[in-house]
Amino acid sequence: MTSRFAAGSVAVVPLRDGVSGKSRLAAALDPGARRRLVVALARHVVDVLVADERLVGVVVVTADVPFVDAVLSGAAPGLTGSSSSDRQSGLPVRSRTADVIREPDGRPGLNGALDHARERARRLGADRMLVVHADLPLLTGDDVGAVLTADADVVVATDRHATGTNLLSVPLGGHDDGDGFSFRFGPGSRAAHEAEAAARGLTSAVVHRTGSAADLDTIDDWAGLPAALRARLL
Ligand SMILES: Nc1nc2c(ncn2[C@@H]2O[C@H](COP(=O)(O)OP(=O)(O)OP(=O)(O)O)[C@@H](O)[C@H]2O)c(=O)[nH]1
Ligand SMILES: C[C@H](OP(=O)(O)O)C(=O)O
Repeated sequence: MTSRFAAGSVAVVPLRDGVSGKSRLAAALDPGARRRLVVALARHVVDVLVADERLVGVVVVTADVPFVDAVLSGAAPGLTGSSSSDRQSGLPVRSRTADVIREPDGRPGLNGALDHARERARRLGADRMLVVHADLPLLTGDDVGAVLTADADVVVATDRHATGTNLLSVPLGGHDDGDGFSFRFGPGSRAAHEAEAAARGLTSAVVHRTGSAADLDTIDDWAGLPAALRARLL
């Protein structure tokens, strides 16, 4: 088994862009509200990760770098609520400590964007990569810790249906490791990631926790959040 603590993990957050995410919520939220939601969710997830001293670094991989820069600086267009009130009160907004990189041209999709980010994670000196989706409103540092400390080479934190993958920790291997672990995000990704681990002779473990499982894809997911949290996210 690879050591999970020799050099440490770089967290990678894939964030598509500022306009096309959360399309499955279109019947409940207008485009402006969906954009504010994408911003608030991403800031929450990145805040949790940059506060986590166990991580070697945090990388956001996106098709829209200016949008993500604005998200992380608190200046995202159309953003209301906590960050604008931070600016009005003169309190410092969170400093940018995530490394924002652009995914390759040609719409490589989520798995292709993560392949690209893997190279940055290697250059940051990590020996593991922790993928964390940007739509986890209940994610805490303890959820991240549960994945980082699970006793397996490959660790999957599932969604609420136990079929998807919301966090994934994999060994990076060296440049002699070919393309490395194949990311299999998409329908049935939990089983696909377990199968990929087994095919490579790696052990795997699955983490089920409320904070890592509660992604926000559907209107039912949205309706299931506490009203006060929904109001904060918009
Ligand atoms: N960089 C990058 N991130 C992506 C891409 N597709 C999805 N993501 C991110 O991957 C995570 C999981 O995305 P999904 O829940 O599948 O999709 P979504 O964009 O949030 O929402 P839908 O529009 O409802 O599919 C989110 O953090 C997305 O922003 C992509 O093509 N490139
Ligand atoms: C990418 C996918 O996430 P979802 O689209 O279900 O949030 C998955 O679980 O692999």
